[in-house]
This record gives sequence, C-alpha cells and structure tokens, in this order.
Amino acid sequence: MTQHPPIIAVVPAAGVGSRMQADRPKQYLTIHGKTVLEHTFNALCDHPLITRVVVAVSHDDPYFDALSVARAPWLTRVTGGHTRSESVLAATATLPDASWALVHDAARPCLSHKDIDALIQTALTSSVAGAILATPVRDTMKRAQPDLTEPALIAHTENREHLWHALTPQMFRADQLRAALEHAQQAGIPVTDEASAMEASGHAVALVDANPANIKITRPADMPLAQFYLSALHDNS
Ligand SMILES: Nc1ccn([C@@H]2O[C@H](COP(=O)(O)OP(=O)(O)OP(=O)(O)O)[C@@H](O)[C@H]2O)c(=O)n1
Ligand SMILES: C[C@](O)(CO)[C@H](O)COP(=O)(O)O
Repeated sequence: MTQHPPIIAVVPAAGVGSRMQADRPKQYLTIHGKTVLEHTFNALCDHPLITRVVVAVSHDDPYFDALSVARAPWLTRVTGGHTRSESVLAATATLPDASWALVHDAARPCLSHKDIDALIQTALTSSVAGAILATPVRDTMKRAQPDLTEPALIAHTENREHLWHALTPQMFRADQLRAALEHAQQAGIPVTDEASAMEASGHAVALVDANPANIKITRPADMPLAQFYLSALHDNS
C-alpha cells in the first residue's frame, strides 16, 4: 500500500450491556484474565497500521480508570453519548479531517489481524467511501408477525439472497463519517452502525467477507463462545 493518511481506531465503549444482565457493562467482564475491552484494544493495537485509539466511555463509568491501559500514550478518552452513534460521533470529533476512522465495538474482542488487513486494503484501494466487515447470512430467514405472541408466529420467509450481517470494524474518512453521522442525527434517521449513516448520505460502502468468529458479545451465552474464539485466535497467531 502506498502512503496514506493515518488510520485511527474509534472504540465505542459507553454501553450499559442491558441484554448481558451482568453486574457491570460487558466490556469490563473478564476473559483469560483480561477485560473484554483490553482484548479489543490488543487486537487493534497489534496492527502496525493503527496509530492511535480513541475510546468513548460513559460519563459515570467507574471501571475504565482501573485498567492498566487507561493512561497509555496511544489512547484518547472521550465521553460517550446515550446511543452508540452519539458515542462514535463524540470520538470522531477528535480526529483530523483527513484521517481514516476505523470504528470497532468494544464488545467484539475476537477480531483477527487478517480481517483488519482485508478491511484496510479494501477501504484504501477501492473506489468507495469506505468498507465494513460482514458475513453472508447462512440460515433461512423468517420474519415474525409483529404482534408479540408467545410463541412468536412466522409471517413469511425472507429472501436471503444478497443479505449480510454487518460486523465491525467499519472504516471511513473521518470528515465524511462525522458529516454523515451529524446529518443522520439532524434528520432523525436511526443508525445502528456507521455504514447506515454513510448510506443515508449517498455514499457507496463495500462489504468485506470476514470471519464470523468476530461476534458482538451481547447475551450471557456469548461469553463462553468469545472465550473459545479468543483461544483459537491466539493459538493460530
Ligand atoms: N450509548 C452507547 C451504547 C453502546 N455503545 C457501545 O456500542 C457497542 C455495541 O453496542 P451494544 O452491544 O448494543 O452495547 P450495549 O448498549 O452495551 O448493550 P445492550 O444493548 O444490551 O444494553 C458496545 O461496544 C457498546 O459499549 C456506546 O459506546 N455508547
Ligand atoms: C455496529 C453493530 O455491531 C453492527 O452489527 C451493531 O449494529 C450494533 O447494534 P446494537 O443495536 O448496538 O447491538
């Protein structure tokens, strides 16, 4: 790859983890002696093209300062918002316009070096505004009827052709991402990932076929899975 603007990782870590039902936000749960957030930082910092990390932490977070990385020179801390996109916007406000923002959930610690490489390669060399890691949908997809019955009832089977799961990291020029997030916020467009904001602003975004082991820890059953995938990643590195 030729000379390019700096690539700065943005880590939204201001969530409460309500679906995890733990005694603390899931990014501070421990796997193999390290918090989920520290595993995520390690995955990003081990990559030679990532020069800095900006983390968004909740305003009343009592855990972050206790981490040994809290005062690392490569780390900038900002205060997160009420939603994930507000947290990402607060972090992108600190980035130089011409830099690349590589946004990655704190809750996805099982990220491989190979997938970061593939994402960066696509974002830097394709004629698109940016790229995201994703995995093609494997299972038959059912749309449930909207009324909340128990059990839920199938309304119809969705066509899964060309359907992908959006993962992170998601990589865009910092100035374009900031403008797209601000536009979505002002227009009241709900965005659950950075690509949604970029799409709403008319940008083309590429999908990079990634390892499905890069799960977002969301519910209690995800913890043993993440533990397994982290062991497998380290055995193969
Ligand atoms: N206001 C928020 C909400 C979420 N996040 C971050 O965005 C990522 C993905 O969000 P999600 O899994 O939904 O996290 P939580 O909000 O923590 O979980 P839940 O929805 O179960 O409450 C996580 O790394 C989370 O810390 C954030 O930075 N700021
Ligand atoms: C960004 C994300 O992880 C991509 O799958 C996801 O959209 C986050 O959504 P959530 O509603 O915060 O779980």
